[in-house]
Amino acid sequence: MQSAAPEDRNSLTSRILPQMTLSKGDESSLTGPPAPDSGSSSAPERAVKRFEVAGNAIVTGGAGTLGFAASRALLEHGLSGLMIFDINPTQAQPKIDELQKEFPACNIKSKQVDITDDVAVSKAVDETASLLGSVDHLLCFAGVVGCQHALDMKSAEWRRVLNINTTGSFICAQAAARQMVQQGYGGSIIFVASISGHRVNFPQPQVAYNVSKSALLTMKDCLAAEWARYGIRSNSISPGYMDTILNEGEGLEEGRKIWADRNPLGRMGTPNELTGAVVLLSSMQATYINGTDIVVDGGQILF
Ligand SMILES: NC(=O)c1ccc[n+]([C@@H]2O[C@H](COP(=O)([O-])OP(=O)(O)OC[C@H]3O[C@@H](n4cnc5c(N)ncnc54)[C@H](O)[C@@H]3O)[C@@H](O)[C@H]2O)c1
Ligand SMILES: OC[C@@H](O)C(O)[C@H](O)CO
Repeated sequence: MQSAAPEDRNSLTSRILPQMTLSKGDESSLTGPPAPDSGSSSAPERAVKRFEVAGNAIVTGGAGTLGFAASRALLEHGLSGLMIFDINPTQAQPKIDELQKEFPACNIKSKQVDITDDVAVSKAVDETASLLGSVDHLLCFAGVVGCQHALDMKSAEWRRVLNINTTGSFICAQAAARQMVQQGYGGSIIFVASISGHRVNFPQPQVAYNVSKSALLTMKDCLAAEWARYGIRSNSISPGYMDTILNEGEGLEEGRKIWADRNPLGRMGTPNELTGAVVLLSSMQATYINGTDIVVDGGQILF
């Protein structure tokens, strides 16, 4: 059987999504936020510029370790405006204030938002668009971990983890994508999955967490296929064991040693070692990267 021509696929999608259909020809303008002006710069300067990050970003969980490191990296690479959504932004307010001093030309804001509350998220995305001028990037770092044996786990714990990690990320992606569709030139969404979405953790039992993260990998695929026609790219990053507070809890001391021993590089990762993937996926170098997961784990899942 012959596969459908691209035009046929587009018209099929148009019938399925009638209210969000773009007229023919509009697709050419869906290139994401405006590219940095390369002007008359030299070839090496132009190469660096291609890794610049244009526009404004929402980073959920940006008060946490990895989300904050990612926010700083985006600012270092030219981001104009940053909005952090976190259920507890005050924990990082002094660091956020420092960022504003370091990047005075950027508009840096934070908001207390529970990503599982769809009404609050939608309102916060609208407010962000008004404050910053647009929403061009969404990075979904907000998440929680839970280590419980499956036989003992209460259904409330299962729901808590999936509600925040999976449903919360979808709620944010949907609200940001609606804004991006309205803006008309696309954008970038990055889900923060985990190697736990690819492989079962050892030694800690984490069924709810692992399921929540593997669901994000499938969500990223579905949205990459569904929203590409609006110029919205959906990708994910799967960190391995990074040295953050998330991995310092009770009972994880033994784990930390085992994880390092089982890693080809012999250690956990640092928060800044995740930022290369964040910058790449958010930059103009990634305009054809859609539906991809980048594993940043020092090779942990090879063994
Ligand atoms: N640290 C690691 O080794 C590792 C590995 C793989 C994946 N990850 C993922 O990376 C992300 C960030 O991890 P981290 O180590 O920086 O953890 P972290 O605990 O430092 O940061 C998580 C942030 O999410 C926020 N948050 C939690 N629930 C929220 C909610 N309902 N609404 C809004 N914000 C909420 C927290 O307040 C916190 O600031 C998580 O999704 C985590 O699962 C981490
Ligand atoms: O797989 C690594 C992470 O997802 C996570 O940090 C860990 O499993 C938490 O214990």
